[in-house]
Amino acid sequence: MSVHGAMQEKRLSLKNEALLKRAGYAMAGLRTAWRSEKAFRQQMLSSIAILALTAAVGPGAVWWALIVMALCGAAATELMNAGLESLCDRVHPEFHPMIGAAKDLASAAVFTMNTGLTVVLLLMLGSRFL
Ligand SMILES: Nc1ncnc2c1ncn2[C@@H]1O[C@H](COP(=O)(O)OP(=O)(O)OP(=O)(O)O)[C@@H](O)[C@H]1O
Repeated sequence: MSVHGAMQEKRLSLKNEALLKRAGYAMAGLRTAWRSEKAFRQQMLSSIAILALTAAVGPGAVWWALIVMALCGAAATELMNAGLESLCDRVHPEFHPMIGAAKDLASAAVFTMNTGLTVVLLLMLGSRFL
């Protein structure tokens, strides 16, 4: 193998290693959220219920894609909200209006994503039954 080829192979293996490491951090984040965040556990349980409802309704692939994207978006926003809350509580545990505003903004992001999810769900049900 040429030097160039060997270098490329090494770069690829380092990249894969980094990918595995990042996946490991992500799994650790999911475990932390499941253990310490009631809202995340509720989100996961309601996601399972929504997936079961979608399977029962049996919509087309596009509806499935919309539902799965909305569920992932809602879960991801909940995770970001939990991360921001724990950062705020660690860095600035005392009361401060800007900490309050930061937490309120993160809560608003969760609310917005959940509203989008509800709309997609209602439209999917409406398209099937109305
Ligand atoms: N340090 C603070 N300074 C100012 N306002 C705060 C502070 N901590 C919390 N708040 C206010 O209280 C609200 C709720 O904050 P809290 O940290 O209890 O979040 P939560 O959504 O109830 O999450 P959890 O139940 O996971 O702790 C915030 O959105 C904010 O308005």
